[in-house]
Amino acid sequence: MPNCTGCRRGGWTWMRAHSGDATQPQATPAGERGVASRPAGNRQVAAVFADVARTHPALTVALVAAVVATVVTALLPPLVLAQVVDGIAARSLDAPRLAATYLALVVLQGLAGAGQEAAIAVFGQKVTHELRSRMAAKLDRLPAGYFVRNAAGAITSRLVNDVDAVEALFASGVVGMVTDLCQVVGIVAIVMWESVGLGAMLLVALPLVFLFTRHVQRATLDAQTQNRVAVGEANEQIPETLRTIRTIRQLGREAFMGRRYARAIDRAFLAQERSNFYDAVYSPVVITTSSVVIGVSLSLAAQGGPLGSLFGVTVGGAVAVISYVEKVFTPLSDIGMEIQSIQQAAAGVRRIGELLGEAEERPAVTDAVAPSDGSSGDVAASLSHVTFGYEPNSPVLRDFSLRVERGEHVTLVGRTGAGKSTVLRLLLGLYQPDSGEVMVLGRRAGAISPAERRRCYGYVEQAFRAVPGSVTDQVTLGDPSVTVDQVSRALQTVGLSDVVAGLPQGGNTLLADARLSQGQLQLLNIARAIACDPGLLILDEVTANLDSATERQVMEALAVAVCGRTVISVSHRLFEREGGRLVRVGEDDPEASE
Ligand SMILES: Nc1ncnc2c1ncn2[C@@H]1O[C@H](COP(=O)(O)OP(=O)(O)OP(=O)(O)O)[C@@H](O)[C@H]1O
Repeated sequence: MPNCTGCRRGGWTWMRAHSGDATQPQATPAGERGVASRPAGNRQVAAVFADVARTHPALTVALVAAVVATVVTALLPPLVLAQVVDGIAARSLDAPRLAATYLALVVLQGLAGAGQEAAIAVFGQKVTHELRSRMAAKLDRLPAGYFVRNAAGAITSRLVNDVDAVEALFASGVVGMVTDLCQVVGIVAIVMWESVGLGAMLLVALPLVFLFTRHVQRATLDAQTQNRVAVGEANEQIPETLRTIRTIRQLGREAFMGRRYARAIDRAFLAQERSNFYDAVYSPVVITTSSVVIGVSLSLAAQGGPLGSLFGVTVGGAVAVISYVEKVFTPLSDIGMEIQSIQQAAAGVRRIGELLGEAEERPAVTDAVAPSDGSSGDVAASLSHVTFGYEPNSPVLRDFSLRVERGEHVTLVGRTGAGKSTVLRLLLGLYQPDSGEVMVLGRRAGAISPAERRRCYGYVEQAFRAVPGSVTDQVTLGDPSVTVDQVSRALQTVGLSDVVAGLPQGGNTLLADARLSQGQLQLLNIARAIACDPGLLILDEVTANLDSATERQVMEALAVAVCGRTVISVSHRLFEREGGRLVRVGEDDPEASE
C-alpha cells in the first residue's frame, strides 16, 4: 500500500462549503438530450444573413446595386441594338451614338457581373465567418452529452462542409436565382412589348424548355453519380486484386476477377455515355426551340394581316427579339442548376439549423439541492432509483440505486454493455436520468457548473485526450485558476515530475514534441484529473489499453492518487490492488456487493 501520510482532503472541504445551496430545477430529459428545435435553428441561419446585412450596410447596398446593374445591363443592349438597326435603316445621324451606347452597355454588363461576383464573395465570406463563429460559440454552450452523442467528424463536417454549402447556396443559389429570374421576367416583358405574339409563344415555350432542362439536369446528375460510384468500385478492385493476387492465381480465379473488373468499368462507361448523351442533346434542342419560336413568329409577321400585326416588329425590333429569345434560355437553364444547388445545400442548412437549435447547457449553477437523503455529509455520490436509456423505451439502467460513502472505493462490475460506463456518465452529469436522482457531493449531478466540476471530481478514462498546447496545458486545460503549484503537485503525485523536468522546455514543451509514451500520457491524464484536488475520482477502465509493465506503473501512480479520496471506478485491477466494494450493474440486485 502506498504511504497515505500527508494526503489532503481539500476537495471535501470545498464540498462542504457548497452543500447548503438553493434548489435548481432540473432540465427536462428531452432538453438534456439536446432535442433541437429545427424551425428555430433554421431561423437562426436566416438571422445570420440578416445580421450581416444589417451590420454591413455598404456591402449590402453594393450587392443589391450589383444585382440590379447586372439585370439592367443584360436587358438593355438588345433594345439599344434595335434602335441602332432602325437608325441605320432610316440613315439617322443618331446611329453612331447609339452604337457607342450599345458598346458601353455591353462593357457595363461585364463590369456589373464582375461587381456582383465580388460583392457575393465578400458577403458570403462574412456570412460564413459569422456562422462559424456562432456555431463555435454554440459548441461551447452545449452540454457534454452532445459530444458523446455526436462523433467529432460529424461536428467538424457541420462547421466545414455544411457552412461551405450555405455559402454556395447564397452565391450560386439564391442570388444567382434572383438575378436569373429577373432577367427571364424582364426578357419576356420586353419581347411581349415588342411583339405580343412572340411574347405569347415564349410564355408557352419557356415552361416546356424549363421542364426539359430540369429533366436533363436530373438525369445528368444521376448518370454522373453512377459514374463516380462505378469508377470508385473499379479503382478499389485494382489494389484489392493486387493484394490477393497469389490467392487468385492459386484458385484460378483470374477470369472471375477480370469479369468483375470489366463489369465495373462497363457500368462507369455506360453512365458516362448517358451523361454525354444528355450533354450532346441539350444544346441542339434548346437552339432548335429558339429557332422555331423565332422562325414561326417572323414568318407570321411577314404574312401580314391581323395575325401578322400581332407578331409585327420593326427591323430593329426583329434583331432585338431574336437576341432576347437566344438570351432567355441561358438564365432559364441556370435557374435549373440553381434549384439543384439549393436542394443540395438544404441538407447543410438543416444540419446547421439543428446545431444552432440544440438545447443548451443550463447556465452555471450557484445553487444546489439539499440532498434528498438528508445526509450529504457522509454520501459522496448516489443514484436513487435511476432509470436511463440512450434511446426512448430502451433503458440501459432500470431502477438502479447506488450509494457511495465518503472515502469509499467502489468498483462497478457487470457484463459488457451492462451500463457501468453509463453510471459514470450520469455521475459526470453528461446525461439526465429518465427518472430517479443522481447526486454528487450533495448536488444534482447535472447542476454542477463547468467552473466547479474540476474541483468536485476528477475523471480518467481509457484514452488520453490531448488538447492543443504544452505538457502543462494538458494538466491545466488552459484554466488560469490552476496554479503552478497545483500542476507540479499533480505531476509529483503521478511520478511524472522528473520526466517533465527533463523535457527541452520543461512543462512548456509542446506535447507533440515531448514524445511521451502511452503510459506517461495516461499518467498525465491522472495528473489532469487530480490537479484541482477533487474529493472524488471517477475512473473508467484506466488501464485497459496498456501493456502489463505500463499498467503496473499507472497502478502505482493511481494508488497514490486515490489516497484519501472517494473512488468510483470500472477497473478490476484497481479493485484487486486497493480493495473496496464491488457493485454489480445490470443485475437484479444492483446493490449486491462483495
Ligand atoms: N452514446 C450512446 N448511444 C446509444 N447507446 C449507447 C451509447 N453509449 C452506450 N450505449 C449502449 O448502452 C449500453 C451500456 O453501455 P455502457 O458503455 O454503459 O456499458 P458497459 O457496462 O460500460 O460496457 P463495457 O464493459 O463493454 O464497457 C450498451 O448497450 C451500449 O451499446
